[in-house]
Amino acid sequence: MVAVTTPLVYAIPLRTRFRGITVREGVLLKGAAGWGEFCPFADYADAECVPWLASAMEAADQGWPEPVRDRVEVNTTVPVVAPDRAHELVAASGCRTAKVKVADPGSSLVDDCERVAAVRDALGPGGAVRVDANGAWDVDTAVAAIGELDRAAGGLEYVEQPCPSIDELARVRRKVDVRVAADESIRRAEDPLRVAVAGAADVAVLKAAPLGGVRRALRVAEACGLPCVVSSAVETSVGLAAELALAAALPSLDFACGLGTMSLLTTDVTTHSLSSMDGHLPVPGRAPEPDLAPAVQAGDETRDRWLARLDRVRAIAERI
Ligand SMILES: O=C(O)CCC(=O)c1ccccc1C(=O)O
Ligand SMILES: [Mg+2]
Repeated sequence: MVAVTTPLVYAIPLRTRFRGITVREGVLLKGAAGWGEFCPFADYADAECVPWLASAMEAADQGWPEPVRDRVEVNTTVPVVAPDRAHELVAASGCRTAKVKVADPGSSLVDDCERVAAVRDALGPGGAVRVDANGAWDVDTAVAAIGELDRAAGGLEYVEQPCPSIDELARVRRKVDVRVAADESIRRAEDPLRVAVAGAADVAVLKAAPLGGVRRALRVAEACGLPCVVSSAVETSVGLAAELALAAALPSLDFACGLGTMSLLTTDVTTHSLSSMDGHLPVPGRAPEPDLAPAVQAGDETRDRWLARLDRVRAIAERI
């Protein structure tokens, strides 16, 4: 169990709405090995938050397995913004790979194609453009949209989660030339195997937090046998350190990882922020000290809500 000092609850505004949220909230926990972050999204039921707690406690109590690399190439993540803004974000990121959010309710396919074309222009022909539909399309819509987006991008690296179900991913994958990546379809330890067996994806997107920590995510990577991309849950640098530890410990890493997400937040919990200037992040041995946490402390209502959630999730975790 975590040897807790008082947990720190933070609330940090996002620069642009992302995944329907405008403020990121979570709890930082300290144990013998260092700091961990517990930050499941608000729409997760308590039982689904158990792996997020396991990941935070792994960081706090144990630390992570030995890395096999000391830095990780990252992509920049482009939210649903106007094409000129997308161009600016990508040019300023220093990254050679960009992931563009598409199929958002507030954005048409024409808008998405314009955003993707602007991103290609900012990266140049040597860069890589991937898109993420967060499961918004049905099979026919996906096949048509992927064709258009692939043309607008001058070639897509992959399309992430075009449809909600594993079966639909497999059908889309048979109909398009662009690689398919599974993200939301890989949330439980047994999912990647189903994705691989169904022939539903070319790439697996892994996140340490919802998979229950770095060690469990490494076992998932091994079991699914697909090339993996590690992607953040838009944590602060404390939680990002765990995602980086996962990326650093994977035996092979063929794609840039979705860990350049500090640029989505207006600030951080630490002065030792894991934000990338040149498209790479260093692999820290442990999470940075949250020396700025007092400045981003949540108000009383948010704090009480998170401490109550933490208690409920701990109670469930102790029963299983
Ligand atoms: O993968 C990236 O580039 C950044 C992380 C990201 O997109 C993300 C972050 C939080 C929740 C969901 C997602 C997602 O991939 O859909
Ligand atoms: Mg995704």
